Amino acid sequence: MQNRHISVYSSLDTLSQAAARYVIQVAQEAIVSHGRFTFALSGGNTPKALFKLLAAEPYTSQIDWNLVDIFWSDERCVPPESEDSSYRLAMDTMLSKVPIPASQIHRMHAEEKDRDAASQAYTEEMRRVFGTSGTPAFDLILLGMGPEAHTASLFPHQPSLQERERLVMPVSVPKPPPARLTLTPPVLQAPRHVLFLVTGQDKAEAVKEVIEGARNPDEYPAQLVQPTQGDVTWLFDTAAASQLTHKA
Ligand SMILES: O=C(O)[C@H](O)[C@@H](O)[C@H](O)[C@H](O)COP(=O)(O)O
Repeated sequence: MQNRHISVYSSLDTLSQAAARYVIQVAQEAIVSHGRFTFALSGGNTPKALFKLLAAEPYTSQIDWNLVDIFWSDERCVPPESEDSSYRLAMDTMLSKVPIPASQIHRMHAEEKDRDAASQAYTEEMRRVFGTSGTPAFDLILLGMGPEAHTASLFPHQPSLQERERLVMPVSVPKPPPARLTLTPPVLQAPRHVLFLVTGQDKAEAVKEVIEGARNPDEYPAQLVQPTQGDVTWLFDTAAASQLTHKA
């Protein structure tokens, strides 16, 4: 795949610093090219270190936060103050510490009872900010991957993998907490850039299959993330990359 880049780091710290430099580069290019930076965040533990770096020098002042719009690639159906909330994680580690206007933080209201309505509301919020009636093309979508190759809240063999109409949908997944809202494949195939952060030995086999195995997104959902017009950058730690034959 021509538009795929892979780098391997010896620690979460060096990986996160490379990720911070990459986010800044994409943000600056987006702002020069069209005046805004639209950035969808992932949940999970791996991006915490990146978020902390982006909220501190020498990184934070390299982004014009007035021109940034933050979204999420998925969210757990819990209140925003819950320890399980991906919104809360990003707020605590990054967004509460940087000068971004509150109106540019677009969280998924996944705690609402009517999850179809919450999904539709998020679709409309994305379309409003992007000024489109179609599929928004994010400047950057940050993603993680699980040991069975799930990404966002798209899990193996689930109907969400086949979704082509909706942009956001409710799902029930095997990783707790089970109820989630997630962006769907059309949105994950539309961005300019995708950045995957993947660490840990438990993911090594999935990494090998997703990167070097035959195409089988029903088994390995992360393979669905192949933007038609964009590129995908994978940052691994040594353990996650340990089964790859070609490490770059
Ligand atoms: O659970 C979530 O909120 C994310 O949707 C999920 O896709 C996550 O990014 C991966 O499971 C990796 O998680 P870790 O970074 O914790 O390994």
